[in-house]
Amino acid sequence: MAGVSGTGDVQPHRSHRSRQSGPSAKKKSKSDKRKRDISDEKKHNPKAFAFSSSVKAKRLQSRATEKEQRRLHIPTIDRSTGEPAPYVVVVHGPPQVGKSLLIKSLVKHYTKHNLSEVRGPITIVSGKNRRLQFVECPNDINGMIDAAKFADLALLLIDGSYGFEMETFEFLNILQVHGFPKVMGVLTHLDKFKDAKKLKKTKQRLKHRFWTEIYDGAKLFYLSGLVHGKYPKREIHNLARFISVMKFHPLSWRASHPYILVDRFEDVTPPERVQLNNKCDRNITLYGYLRGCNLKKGTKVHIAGVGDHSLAGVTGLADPCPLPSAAKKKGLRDRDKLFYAPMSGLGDLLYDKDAVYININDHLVQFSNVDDENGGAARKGKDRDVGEVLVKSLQNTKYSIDEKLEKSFISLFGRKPNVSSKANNLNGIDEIVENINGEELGQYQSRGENEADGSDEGTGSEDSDGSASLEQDHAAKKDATLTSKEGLEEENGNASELQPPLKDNVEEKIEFHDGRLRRKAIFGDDIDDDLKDLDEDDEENEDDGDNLSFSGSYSSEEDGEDQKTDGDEMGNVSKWKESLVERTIPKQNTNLMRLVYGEESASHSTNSVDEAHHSSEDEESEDDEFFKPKGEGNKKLREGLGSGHVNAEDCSKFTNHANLKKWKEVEIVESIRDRFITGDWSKAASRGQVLETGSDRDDDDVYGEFEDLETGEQYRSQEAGDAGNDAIHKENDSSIEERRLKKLALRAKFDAQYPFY
Ligand SMILES: Nc1nc2c(ncn2[C@@H]2O[C@H](COP(=O)(O)OP(=O)(O)OP(=O)(O)O)[C@@H](O)[C@H]2O)c(=O)[nH]1
Repeated sequence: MAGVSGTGDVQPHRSHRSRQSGPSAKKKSKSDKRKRDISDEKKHNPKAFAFSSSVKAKRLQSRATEKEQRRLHIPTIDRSTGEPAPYVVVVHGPPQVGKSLLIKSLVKHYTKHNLSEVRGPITIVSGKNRRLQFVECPNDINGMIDAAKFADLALLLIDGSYGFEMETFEFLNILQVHGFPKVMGVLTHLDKFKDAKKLKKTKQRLKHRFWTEIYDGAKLFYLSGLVHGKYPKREIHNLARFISVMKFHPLSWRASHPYILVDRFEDVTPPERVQLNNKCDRNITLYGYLRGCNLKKGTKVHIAGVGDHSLAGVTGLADPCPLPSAAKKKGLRDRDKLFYAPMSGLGDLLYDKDAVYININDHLVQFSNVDDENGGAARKGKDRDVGEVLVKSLQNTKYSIDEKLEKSFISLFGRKPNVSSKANNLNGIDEIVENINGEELGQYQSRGENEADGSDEGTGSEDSDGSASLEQDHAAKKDATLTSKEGLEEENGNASELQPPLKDNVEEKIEFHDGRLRRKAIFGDDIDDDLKDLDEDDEENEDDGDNLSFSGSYSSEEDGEDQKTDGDEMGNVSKWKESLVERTIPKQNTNLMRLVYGEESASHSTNSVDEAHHSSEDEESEDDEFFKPKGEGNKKLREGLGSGHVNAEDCSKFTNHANLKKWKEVEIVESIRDRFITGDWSKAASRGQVLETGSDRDDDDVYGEFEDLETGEQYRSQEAGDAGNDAIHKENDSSIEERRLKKLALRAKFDAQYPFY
């Protein structure tokens, strides 16, 4: 039996440390010192500089390898001369995610200037030796493809409160095909989370997903919310610093091809030419920084969305936004120009499509709105000058005539409702519901009609009951949300057909959220489940009081799984493309011919199978008649320019593909074989005669009419034969004989010259 003693053990007190300094410190004698030296010598350990801890050793080893790798890394050749062109930062994200706001905040950070709107590329000086060009990526596939071509850095904005949307994955996929540039994620709308714990979890989940899609450790920034309608200064500062020090490696294809991101353009066609013919070919001057390598005069250039053109000339211009080191100040009043945004109205000059505007301070302008607010009250009651009234009315106009015209349209034929444009509209739900019910509505309907509930549809009567109010409206909208989803499927034929699951583990779900149609990316794989587990673990840990960092709880096993899923995703690129192509096709222009005459007739079909069929038919008919009416040729030309030649050198230029012979066909090859020195000349001659008459060999008996030069015999067609029998007999036999001998002599001469044939 073990007993437990009641008294505790008496612990010995630790002895005091002897003092090393001060008056009470023991003075070291010389002999002591000598003794210590000897003992040091004795202690000398040959392994003194070897590691004693495995962790330290590991760290040392990894550092050495890293250094070695850095040494081995081949330096990139920078062939650019002079100042490097600004790096292009493409800001991408689904609609309303905060792209413009981010650009505005970044511009404000770098230049201390407020940007009123984001239009076209915005160039800013971000450091002593660096300039950046911000571009907002358009919300359509074609725009994304263009943006992927010139982006040096892509900022992918993600609505944190909603999650990933398909736009992000589509853009990532497009980037992959264009030689992946640097990519950074930015989470916005995080202020919508009220629960801090939920916010933390969502951040983790999104970060994980982002890492899975790009690479482990890809940078993801969080913008926690809005302060005075802008992103917090601190966060923008961090993001800006990150961009400023980022290393950009030139992509090899881009480094060997010249390209320009146009930041402004001018139409320099002589006005009289435009007056004479409004649709004349225009001369355009494009301005932008040249990147890649040098551009030669006369080179063919491709303008995205326009086509291939030849360059009339290239001129070097003064840098509109020079680096601070390179800028030469002319006077004291000259300040550094830290930005250049000709299309956005930043700075003193604003360039439009066809005009240049000069910015004048408000106090210098007589009738500006600001002055009006101050002076308006003082001048109350007084009649205004006619000119002033005119100016005021112009100032009050919200939309220019161009904009009004752009928004209006004449509906000649039944049109498909444009879902995407309506989705941007808050009233979109109502409109879609009405379209589902098969009604054609005009564009300019009164809001009252839109607000009328289902029973009022068609009558156009206003909702007279004021108390029918919000609740009903809300209910109606809810219904609308449900029906609109079904309706969308109906409209698209079959939604699942049109939008196949892009990856095995990523699916697209269309839904209304925050008043607009969104394409949510849903992940079917177990990564999110892992994360859920992870979250749960995390929760437990938190409960235990352990504050494990995220990376700490991320095991290597999970790493492996992630990599596996990565691999799977890469293998599904073609599925991505299917969807992209489907969504790009509707962007093609409406075919007016089809609208007027209905479906295209079979003869004009662009279907490749049909095309093949028709081309074979054409060949047959070609045999029948040699000469074709002019229209026929055009028809062939149209076919020649069909979908089969999409990859031709230049789709925009006139190429008569129909006139090109199909040299691969055996018959055509055979027909010219005997015309060469190795062939049978006699055959060639006879065939040549046949070809000249434009008939086939089989038809010779019926229509053929030729003279065999070898034998001197003459063949005539039946009809011709009857008519000209006498003529043949009358022909001089001696002359025929003479010709034949001449020919034989020639042949003998040739044989003598080339005995080997
Ligand atoms: N609450 C909140 N609102 C935000 C945040 N970011 C942007 N917004 C708001 O979202 C709206 C859309 O912002 P924009 O910058 O115009 O978005 P966008 O992506 O440029 O929109 P489009 O150009 O139409 O695609 C603005 O009203 C912003 O104030 C955010 O983090 N939190």
